Amino acid sequence: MRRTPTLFFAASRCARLSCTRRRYSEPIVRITNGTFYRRHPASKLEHDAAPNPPLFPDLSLSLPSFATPNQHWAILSPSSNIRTAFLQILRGQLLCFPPTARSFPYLLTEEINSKNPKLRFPERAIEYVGFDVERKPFGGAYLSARYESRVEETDFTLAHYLTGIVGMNPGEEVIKEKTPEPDVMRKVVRDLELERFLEKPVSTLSNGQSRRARIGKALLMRPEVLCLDAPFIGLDPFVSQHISQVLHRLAEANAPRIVLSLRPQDVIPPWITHVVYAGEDGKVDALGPKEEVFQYLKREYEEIEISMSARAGKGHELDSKLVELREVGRHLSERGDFEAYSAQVSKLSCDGYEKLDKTSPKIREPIVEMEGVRVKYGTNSVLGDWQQDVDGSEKDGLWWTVRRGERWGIFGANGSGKTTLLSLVTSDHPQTYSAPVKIFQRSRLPAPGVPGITIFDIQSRMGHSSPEVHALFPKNLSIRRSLESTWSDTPITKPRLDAEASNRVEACLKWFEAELNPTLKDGETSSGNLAWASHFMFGELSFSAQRVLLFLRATISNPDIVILDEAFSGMDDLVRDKCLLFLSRGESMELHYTNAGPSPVESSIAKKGKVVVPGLQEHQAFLCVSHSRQEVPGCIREWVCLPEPGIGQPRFGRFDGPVEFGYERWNEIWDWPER
Ligand SMILES: Nc1ncnc2c1ncn2[C@@H]1O[C@H](COP(=O)(O)OP(=O)(O)OP(=O)(O)O)[C@@H](O)[C@H]1O
Repeated sequence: MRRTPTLFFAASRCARLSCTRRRYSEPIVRITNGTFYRRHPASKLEHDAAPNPPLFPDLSLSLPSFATPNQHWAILSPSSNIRTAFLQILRGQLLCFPPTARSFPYLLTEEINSKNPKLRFPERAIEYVGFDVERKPFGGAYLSARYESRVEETDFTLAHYLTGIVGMNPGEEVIKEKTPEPDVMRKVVRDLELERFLEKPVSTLSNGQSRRARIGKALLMRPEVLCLDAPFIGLDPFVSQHISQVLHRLAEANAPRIVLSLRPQDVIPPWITHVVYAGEDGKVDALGPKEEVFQYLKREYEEIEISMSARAGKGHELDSKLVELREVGRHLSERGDFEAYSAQVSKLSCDGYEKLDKTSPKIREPIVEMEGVRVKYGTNSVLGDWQQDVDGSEKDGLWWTVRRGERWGIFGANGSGKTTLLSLVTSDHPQTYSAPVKIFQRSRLPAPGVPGITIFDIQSRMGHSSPEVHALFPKNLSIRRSLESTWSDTPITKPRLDAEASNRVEACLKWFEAELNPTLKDGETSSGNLAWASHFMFGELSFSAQRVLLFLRATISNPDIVILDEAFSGMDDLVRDKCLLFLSRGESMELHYTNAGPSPVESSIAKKGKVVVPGLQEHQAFLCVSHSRQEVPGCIREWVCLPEPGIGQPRFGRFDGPVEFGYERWNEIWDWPER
């Protein structure tokens, strides 16, 4: 904030510098001093309407259609809303002021007209693939549907999905228009390693597989530019690297040009040449060749660190812009994008665990027991196709026990069966009836003298958030009702609330008002009135806020088992850290961003002895799936890494502290050499 005017100058100069150095034809997108809005700035605001701040004020940017050498752009921002807005702006969305500030000169050339006249329209020539809609196009009317081995005749396969021919009785013309050339189809499918899944119904694809499918579908539209919004979220490290190489090849051939949006914690692909850095306030702080933007971020980061050490020990709180720049700098320097002086090293993880955790929680009776589990669809084995060493002897299938008090991380490549494994715990998987699985020491089917356990019994004792739950969660429940649905059998049935439950709901709404209330402006504090929570619907919230709500719904009642499957993916950085701390400490601690780094401290509510929602308790077991080191809660101690089907057996391990500190623990999971 303090440096905006000069930076804008620097930013536009950056862009100009890079332009004059390169030789290229008409830009594909040109923006000259444009400012953008979601709604018309003169439109009258209702008192409960979401704020409508100017976005990227006075932005000047030119994306060349051809350049020598090639330019490959990415937007880097800690805010998912800002990243998405930027990509949308590139394809002509959002209102531009003045309207003439944005143009698409290359799309109006004869070259494009003769190639395909439809490409003259930016929204057709510039495709966008966002992953916030995640599993929606992949169907499934209810959670278990994904795990059924026989699917409806009408379920369309990946091959259908890729071509877009998904109607019941497509006419010949539709088929002709949509069928891609066989060579193009073969190449896209091979590049994205989708061959094996072509005849599978899309509803059965894993999250990583469905992401690749969405990228493939967009490529088959043969756009001039493909904007990929945070494409590496949810991809395992190996697939991320592979996809990045594929994207590089495409971008080098300008077929299509690729623009990425990246979170600060994402590995920035080495082939990206130009970066736009925009803060959460929607202002571009720097833009231009990657090295110049990194130099700028490094300078900012070091300046903050130096001024911190000068004030060391005084416990100053940082303003939000500095917190943001510091976190971004920390990610980049930690990952080796630049080397920077760092004054402080945090002693605690952001959720309050020491690097070497010496506490020894009480571990009690087993509550999940799997003794030789194997899941197959037809002849395809997706989990447990191995022999495992169990107490010194080799046994078939997955043997795994989770006890009360344990905190498990479940890792593995995309498609290795993590979600399938969890669906056996939640009992959403139809094979839970036949598999050797006991939940709360009981099987699903009755045995002589022992009744089976019902799905309602099981699910009332569990909290579960996952991309699958997100996709099926009703969008027309109010924020308050969404939280209250923790206490009902299904999200749409009436919750059974007692005073304790209502207090917990209110406490969470107050604690997370900044993240959940769409009318609260940046920096504003709560008025204490929670009417907004009954007014706004789940579907009206941003993707990140929806994830927060589902995370709270899974944890708020301190159920016997909490399952978070990629629950933090898609949350903005600072929001994720707040949720991680809440998971372990509830209302008893809050995160302060001081000169000693992010530091969890006792909250004012705890000081008054008024904590209503505590963090994870000893009676609870916790299971978590994540592909990103930053999203692994600090409490995780036990871990399992599942192999890809047909490749070996799972590896098990135990941490002596949070994964957040250093890469050694993370590398151990993936069996990578030290780096
Ligand atoms: N109903 C089904 N029929 C056939 N195959 C299925 C079905 N459901 C899942 N699969 C396959 O089982 C494998 C494991 O899927 P799962 O979703 O458990 O993987 P995952 O480890 O959670 O992957 P990701 O990290 O991508 O989310 C995948 O190859 C998936 O395509």
